[in-house]
Amino acid sequence: MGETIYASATARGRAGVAIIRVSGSSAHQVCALLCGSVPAPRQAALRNISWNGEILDQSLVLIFGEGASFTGEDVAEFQIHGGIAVVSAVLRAISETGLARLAEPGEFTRRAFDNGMLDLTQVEGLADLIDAETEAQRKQALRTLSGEIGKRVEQWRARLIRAAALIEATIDFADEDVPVDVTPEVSEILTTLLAELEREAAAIGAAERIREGFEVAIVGAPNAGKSTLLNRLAGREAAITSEIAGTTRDVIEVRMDLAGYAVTLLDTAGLRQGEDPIEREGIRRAVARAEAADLRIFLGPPEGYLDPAPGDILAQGKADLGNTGGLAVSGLTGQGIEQLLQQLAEQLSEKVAGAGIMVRERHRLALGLGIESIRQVLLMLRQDYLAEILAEELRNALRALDVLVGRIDVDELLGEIFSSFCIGK
Ligand SMILES: Nc1nc2c(c(=O)[nH]1)N(C=O)[C@@H](CNc1ccc(C(=O)N[C@@H](CCC(=O)O)C(=O)O)cc1)CN2
Ligand SMILES: Nc1nc2c(ncn2[C@@H]2O[C@H](COP(=O)(O)OP(=O)(O)OP(=O)(O)O)[C@@H](O)[C@H]2O)c(=O)[nH]1
Repeated sequence: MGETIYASATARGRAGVAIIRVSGSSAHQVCALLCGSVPAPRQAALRNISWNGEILDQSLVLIFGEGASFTGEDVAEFQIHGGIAVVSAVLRAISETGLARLAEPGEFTRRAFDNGMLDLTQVEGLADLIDAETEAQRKQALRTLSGEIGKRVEQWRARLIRAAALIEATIDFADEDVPVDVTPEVSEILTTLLAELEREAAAIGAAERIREGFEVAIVGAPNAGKSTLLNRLAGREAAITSEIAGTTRDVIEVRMDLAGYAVTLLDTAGLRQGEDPIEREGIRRAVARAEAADLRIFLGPPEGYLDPAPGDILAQGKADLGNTGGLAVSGLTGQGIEQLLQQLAEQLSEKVAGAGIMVRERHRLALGLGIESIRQVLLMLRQDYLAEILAEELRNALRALDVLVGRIDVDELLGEIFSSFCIGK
């Protein structure tokens, strides 16, 4: 255990309860100095926190022992009243013990990683869980945090090691008279493994959409009621609406929770052959953003600017005025909005149906390197390459998996991941 660190684990500001965490070899001693004694591990105990002869607060105290805490170190937690002055006083007292220093952002989690309590993908899952704003994000992050990726990688690793061992054996016994041909078995192992890695890599896209959110663009002619619909869906006046055709020029974005999915709804300029150069630029942007979006809601006929893709929703606006072709909606009265939301939710869940356990670009890159190496090995196997060269390439595949779970080459990554954490995490 290195230096002992402390920080408030709860956000700054007035609250019912705040939690202050202390982790490291002096954590229990800090507790003894502040509370007079150290409660039994994992049993909440009510204690007065005193410093310089003065009671600072009444606190629930929780003690964890080395190897059996979030960080893997000795931990003391003080669950105190969440007043700003209370938190400041207790933090100051801990600092004045001279036994601990304030933690840096993500430092508790960094220690959990360094002590083998979490692998790198679990650390990412933890970051995702703290950032989760929707149900789908929460569920996915919790799965990542549970260590699912690490378990899968462990299985893959074992098979790569088996293949490598077979190949290494031919190097060691190269002088023997009856060489055993390991090619069929190695080839079998790697072909199956390759297919699994490729399937996993292909399933990252959908998981990424859950993590980062979908873009859904509302498109249609000027005055079709796009901005009014956006405001209705968002539940607030995010976009300016008016009877003047061509009101929306820039793309307006509203982030919302749609059936548990994170969605950025885009309001775009009405599509028409305009004279005004600013409006024309708006239309160019509208088409580009709508094409790049994950899904489009067409309000009225597409009119040739943009072709609906499979799954896109074709609706008619201003349903209250008797516009009833297809899915009739009215942003003004709310008519048809339930059905529209229903269709949107169905489309989005269809898009995430194949989501895998890997969830981000870093996973895709690491997996890609592993896939590339295994493909190379399979090619070389067919061309009777030297066993030494095969073994070297297999090590590259292993290394890619090790990078994925953070077993090696992680310093830069760690810096990047942990700096995004808040203090106290
Ligand atoms: N008060 C408090 N609540 C919290 C946390 C915390 O640190 N403190 N957490 C912090 O993120 C989360 C809970 N996560 C935790 C993860 C592991 C261990 C832990 O002690 N692990 C040991 C023992 C496991 C066991 O007994 O089952 C281990 O993994 O060896 C504790 C909390 C959410 N709630
Ligand atoms: N009756 C009725 N009027 C609507 C409805 N939706 C919008 N309007 C009106 O139609 C006009 C245009 O609405 P907007 O929402 O600004 O239309 P838009 O498609 O965003 O228009 P542009 O920004 O020009 O592309 C406004 O006067 C709205 O009040 C609706 O569902 N029913």
